[in-house]
Amino acid sequence: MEEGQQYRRKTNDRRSGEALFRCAAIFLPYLNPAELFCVSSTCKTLYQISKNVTSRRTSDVSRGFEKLPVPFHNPISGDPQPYSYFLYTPTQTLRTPPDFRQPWGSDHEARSDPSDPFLFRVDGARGCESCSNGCGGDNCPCSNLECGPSCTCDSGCVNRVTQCGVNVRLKITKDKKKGWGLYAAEFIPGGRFVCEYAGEVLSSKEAKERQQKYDEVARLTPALLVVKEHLPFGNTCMRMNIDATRIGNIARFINHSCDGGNLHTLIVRSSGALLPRVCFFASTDIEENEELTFSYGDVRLRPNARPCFCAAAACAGILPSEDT
Ligand SMILES: C[S@@+](CC[C@H](N)C(=O)[O-])C[C@H]1O[C@@H](n2cnc3c(N)ncnc32)[C@H](O)[C@@H]1O
Repeated sequence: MEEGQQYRRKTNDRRSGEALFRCAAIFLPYLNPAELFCVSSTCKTLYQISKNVTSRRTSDVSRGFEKLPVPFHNPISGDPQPYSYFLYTPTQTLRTPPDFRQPWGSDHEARSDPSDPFLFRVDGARGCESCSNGCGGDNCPCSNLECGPSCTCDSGCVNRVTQCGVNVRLKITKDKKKGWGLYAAEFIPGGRFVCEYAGEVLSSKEAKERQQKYDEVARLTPALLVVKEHLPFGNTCMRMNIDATRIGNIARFINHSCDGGNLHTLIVRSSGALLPRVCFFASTDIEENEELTFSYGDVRLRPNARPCFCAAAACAGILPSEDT
């Protein structure tokens, strides 16, 4: 081969190599950890790009969906897992198709626009209009609710406490026995809104089927929450099934505590929104580095119950499981 041809071939090879690596930076963030590992073992450059993807994933579980980054921290020596993989939604979502993918770990992930927290609206509903003494007050039609999609006030309204995403510094830390957990990365005063429980909203039939599947696969860490509201005489009048196992937000990392923990759960309704949302508030002052926990419910004796390691004085020894 003459010298000129050789030179052209080398130049072409270099250009196609560069193009491949540019594409790799775009498609690697779509891969799950096992796929990323396979690709990274093929050559040094792909290894380097994968390493960058992993370090960006570790720096923010929320992928830029929340205003504040929520980093992973794994203090367990010898444990190679730097982060936990799932798809992120900051609010309630419908069932996602099994092949749905989302990029995580690219360098242009910052999202500034707050997500719309309302999945369905009530057609023709009327909320508040220009409340003279501010929204949420005695004369506001939303005094027992949060303002919502049928109100004229904007996202800065004081009566939309739970609709602007995570506003406190948090982190996800791994514990040898309980796995990943949500921790305060700053002092959180009692009463402060912490986060919504976001995930796929399911019918009770779907929730039951998924729970059965999760019970059968011991290595899974399911995050299916069932919240029921009761009438004064005991009957269930409302039930929300939210599954954050495959797609969810930071609340999917909140571990159980038999003493009720330091979070309380509130069902929040908004004017003009069809579905209520499940939200967590600090039930007491929470110190920096303290784990955030709540009670998953009443303990039922059942086969294959998972052990509880909450360390509360009144620990029942096994985790509650939802009787779906
Ligand atoms: C909603 S997830 C919480 C996050 C989970 N630790 C993880 O690593 O993804 C629920 C699962 O966490 C674990 N878990 C939660 N609270 C626990 C506790 N008090 N003791 C032991 N395991 C716990 C159980 O495996 C449970 O099925």
